[in-house]
This record gives sequence, C-alpha cells and structure tokens, in this order.
Amino acid sequence: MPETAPSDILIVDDEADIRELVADILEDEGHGTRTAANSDAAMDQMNARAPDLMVLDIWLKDSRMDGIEILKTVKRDNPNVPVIIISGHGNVEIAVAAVKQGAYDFIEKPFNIDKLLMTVNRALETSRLRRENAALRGQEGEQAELIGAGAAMRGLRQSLDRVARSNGRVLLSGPPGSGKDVAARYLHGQSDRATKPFVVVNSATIEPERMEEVLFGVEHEDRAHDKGLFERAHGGTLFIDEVADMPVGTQSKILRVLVDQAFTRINGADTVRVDVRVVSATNKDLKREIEEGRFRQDLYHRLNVVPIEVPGLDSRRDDIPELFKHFVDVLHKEQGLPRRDLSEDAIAILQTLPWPGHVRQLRNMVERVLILGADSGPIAASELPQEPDASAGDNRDQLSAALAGLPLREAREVFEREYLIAQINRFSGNISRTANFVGMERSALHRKLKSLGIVTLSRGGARMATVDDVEDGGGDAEE
Ligand SMILES: Nc1ncnc2c1ncn2[C@@H]1O[C@H](COP(=O)(O)OP(=O)(O)OP(=O)(O)O)[C@@H](O)[C@H]1O
Repeated sequence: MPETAPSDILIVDDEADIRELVADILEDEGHGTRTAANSDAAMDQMNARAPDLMVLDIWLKDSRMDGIEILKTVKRDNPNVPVIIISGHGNVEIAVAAVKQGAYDFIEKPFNIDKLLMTVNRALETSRLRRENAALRGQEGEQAELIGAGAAMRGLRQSLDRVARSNGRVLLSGPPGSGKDVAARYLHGQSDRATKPFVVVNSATIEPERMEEVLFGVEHEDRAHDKGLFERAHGGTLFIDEVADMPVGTQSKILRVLVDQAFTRINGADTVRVDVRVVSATNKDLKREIEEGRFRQDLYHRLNVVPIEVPGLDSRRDDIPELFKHFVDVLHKEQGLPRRDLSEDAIAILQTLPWPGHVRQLRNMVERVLILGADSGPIAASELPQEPDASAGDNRDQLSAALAGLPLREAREVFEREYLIAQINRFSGNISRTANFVGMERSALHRKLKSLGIVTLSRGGARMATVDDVEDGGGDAEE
C-alpha cells in the first residue's frame, strides 16, 4: 500500500453482507474502513470526517437519497474524495452515467477481489495526488473569497470593487492577519486582469541580495534568461506584500519600472516592456519609515495612488460567526475535519475575545478546535481555548489578582467595566444590541456606562468602547 497511515475508506451499502465483505477485504489489505447503511448515515460520516475514498452502492433501499444524489453531494462538498460505485449486473448503464458525473470508476457485483483492490489502490493514489496539488495551490494562495457581511467589510468590498475597474495602484494597510492578501486577490479577481497572472512577492521573506534577481530576472551569456516576477505578472497584477521591508536600493529600481513600465534584466542589455498593475500592502506606518529614512518618499507616492485600509477583526466582531463557519467549511474540504456548527454561548465568547492576530488567529483557532474537539454536534463554549493568546491570558490573571485585592463594591465596579466594554465591542458599539444581550433597558445601560466612565469612540470606521480618562470629555456613549 502506498500510504504510510492506513487509509480511511467509507463503504455505503444497504446490504449488510456486502458492507462486511468489502470491509473485510479492505482491512485485510491494511486499510481502515467505516460503513453506512443509508444516505443519512453516509452524510453523518462524511460530515464527521471526510474519508480518503468512498465505495458507494448505487441502489440504496430505505434511504432518503439514492447513490447518484450522494455522489453529487460528495462532488460538491468534498471534490477531492474519489467515489467508486458498486453496481448490480442490471444497472451498468447507471454506473457509467455516475462516472460521467464524477465517480472515479465502478465495479460490478458480484465482484472480483483483485479488481476491487486494484481500483481502490488507484483511486487512493489519485486522491493523494489531488490533496498534494491542493496543498501546493494553497501555498500559492487561497481563493479570493472575502467573507464578512458586516458594515466594515461591505465598505471594504465597495472600495475594492470601485478601484478594480480602474488601473490605479493600490496600497493596502492593516494589521498582520487582517486579510490584506485576500483583499489583493479579490481586487485582482474583480478587475479586467482577472484571467491574467496574480503574482506575489513577499519582501520580508526574500533575501535582500536576491531581491532584484527575483523581481527582474537574469540574462545569461547564451542570451537564455530567467524571468523575474515583473515579467511573470505581465498583463496581470504584481502584489508586493510587506512593501516596507523592500531594500532601499531595490526601491529605486521599482520606482523606475513604475515610471517607465520597462526594465532590464540583471546582466541584460535589452529593455523588457511590461504591463503590470502593482498592488502593495503594509502593516507598518510608511510615513514613519520615510521619516526614518527606510522608505523612499517618491516610491510611496507612486504606490499609494489609492490607499485602502483593511479593518482588524477587533473592529468587525459581527463577522466572527460567518468567518468561523467559512473556515469550518474550508478545513472540512481541505483536511476532512468535522463540519460542526457553533453554539450560541461559543459565539458570545468568540465575539468578546481580543484577537490580536486578527482573522489568521481565528482560522488557527478553528483548526485547533476541530482537531482536538468532538467529532460532531455544535461546538460548545467549553471546547474553546481559554484565551486565544498568551498575553490576553496575562491580562485576565492580572485582572483577577487586582480584583482579589479590592473590597466587593470596587471589585464589582472593575468587573462591570471590563464586562460592559467587552460586550459593547462585541456588538460594534451598538448600545441597543448590547442592552438587549446584557438584559438591561437601554436608558439604564446608558446611565451605567456614564457612572462607570465608559465612552464609545469611532476608530478605523468602527465604534469601540473605552474608559473615558479625560475629565468630562472624549466622547459620549451612543449608537
Ligand atoms: N475576509 C476574509 N475572508 C476569508 N478569509 C479571510 C479574510 N480575511 C482573512 N482571511 C484569512 O485569514 C488568513 C490571514 O489573511 P491574510 O494573509 O490575507 O492577512 P494579511 O493581512 O495579508 O497578513 P500579513 O500582514 O501577515 O501578510 C488567511 O488564511 C486568509 O485566507
């Protein structure tokens, strides 16, 4: 068997004899098997964990869906799982139709053991290759789906849609993990260049001495040449990630390319003309980088024709349930992790956590919960890590230590302040929704906020709660 870990094969057949026979044969060969007698059981098994392969009887008695419907669902939700159809003597035509619909192959009953094993091994090898290819594509970059129906993401999508129609250079700013890379891919996908290449250069990960070779390519003595990323992106988009980390020497060369739309390769004499739209991203303050001499002001002006800010997850907590569900679906498709819903109390906790690592941190948490948690049923609050990062844990310890040293009245005040700030931030500064959740009248909540010195302020397009440490000023709690 080519795989090192035993393969996981799901056998779906309404006849117990056939299920057991196929399972015995496959287990004797070292494969792992699971079985299902009808479509509901098959779907439960699929959702718990996607198998490496499905062996599916086309006729299923007492089943909500027939084999073809199950096949369609698998091909839609888990396209990398190959399906081998078992067909009776009289329905080979249906089996052939199933292959046209995406089944890997079919075997006829009564089946020959060698043929069964050969088909299974070939299908598993195909599935392994598909998974490897999907992983490689994942390294190149994920799909350009920009998830989030909240106001901040709607605003971002609108800006990207508008600028996509032009050819203007865009500078995306936002904290690490907020989704600048996804925003750049989305922009490319919405533009006239969508069918042309989207090429990424991450300035922070390329050795500075190799940067120019990577960007502009190299010409050899025999006039053969290696293409650089500018040339590979011809007709499409070049995404310069972490642009602040670009070596200063290379910055002036990039500036020249932006002015001339042409360059020469390293050791080359010929001028290479390119039509490339440059989108760049940074999580640093480029103005400060300019002041401190690390970034060229003229390049900044060339790159920053349209500045677009990607909001951090802490200012769009209303998107958390949707993002969570999206990552569960992605991880189910990519890694076969269980497809699970979120319980209401888990949603409440997720929306009050601090998220210093933004969407990337949320994705990592989803992965951890799906790997370590139960196989099915909604995710409970108890399955979530206490805090998504160590520094937030320190805050909580500090808070409990501080509370322990206070008389009850003051401790209650400190707790109420922390609790209400977290809840208001969770509902993006909306006092009515906060009041509804915490179980207070809106006017009573307003009075409470005032007495605790909590105000809401606009920050990066979102309303956030904070403690008003400026006497009688700073802002007012409002929707
Ligand atoms: N709106 C979104 N919809 C779907 N997935 C998202 C969204 N925003 C971020 N992600 C996912 O979160 C992860 C981090 O996003 P991304 O790499 O785009 O962040 P970034 O801001 O470019 O980070 P860095 O500054 O570290 O390069 C990726 O897995 C990405 O697919």
